[in-house]
Amino acid sequence: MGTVVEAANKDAANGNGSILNKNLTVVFVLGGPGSGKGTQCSNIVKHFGYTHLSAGDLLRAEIKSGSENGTMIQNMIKEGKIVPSEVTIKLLQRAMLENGNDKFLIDGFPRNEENRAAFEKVTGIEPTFVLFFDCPEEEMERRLLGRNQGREDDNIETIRKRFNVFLESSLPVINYYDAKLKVRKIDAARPVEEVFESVKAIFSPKNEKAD
Ligand SMILES: Nc1ncnc2c1ncn2[C@@H]1O[C@H](COP(=O)(O)OP(=O)(O)OP(=O)(O)O)[C@@H](O)[C@H]1O
Ligand SMILES: Nc1ccn([C@H]2C[C@H](O)[C@@H](COP(=O)(O)O)O2)c(=O)n1
Ligand SMILES: [Mg+2]
Repeated sequence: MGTVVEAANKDAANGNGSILNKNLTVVFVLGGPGSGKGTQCSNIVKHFGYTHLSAGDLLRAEIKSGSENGTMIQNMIKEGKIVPSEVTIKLLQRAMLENGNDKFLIDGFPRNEENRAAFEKVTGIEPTFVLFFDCPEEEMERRLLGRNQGREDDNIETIRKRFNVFLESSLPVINYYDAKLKVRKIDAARPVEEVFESVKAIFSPKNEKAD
């Protein structure tokens, strides 16, 4: 594997395009495992016309596609570890290019400092803001154990590893953006509808679609 930048340049040279120089609005959606990122992103899409890209969903789709990286990704997800940025950024870039929208919710990314720095270097994109769903571990654990979507990482052993990775690697990224006044923190321990009321207040009401 080369560097992330080499991979992006190779893609562009192969005619796979680049998201460099496109005028995109990007909101990073962060929070611990089970904090409700995916649930709230679905609501935001319906009301505000964003495209939702979940890094975890893209990685799971890559496993299913039979890609050469599939086994490596599967093993890392089972261990709650973060997949190398080169792989995840390539998937995100491809999805953004294929989609054609100019407003993206990027859910579960950047998950560590390597993700953050590499994405900025490859795409030149700084998020407009960062939505942070703040939720206590006991509540997140309860939600994950009750999710029932057949995810291989929704077992107590992997959940504990994911919590540790969140504290050690993902929180520093949130702190990085907080220092730049980009973090919009939401109390995610409340019922879905109440959380969404707070989310709505953050996204400009004038952009809301009529029902
Ligand atoms: N505010 C809420 N109150 C109660 N349950 C919730 C709430 N938000 C989401 N859930 C439920 O909790 C589970 C996890 O939610 P979701 O998949 O949105 O979390 P996530 O942050 O995307 O998790 P992951 O990082 O593992 O992908 C789901 O079963 C969802 O229905
Ligand atoms: N930037 C990312 C995002 C996700 N992953 C891997 C590791 C996570 O535990 C798993 C599931 O993600 P989720 O659906 O909970 O957001 O996917 C990663 O390596 N890098
Ligand atoms: Mg999710």
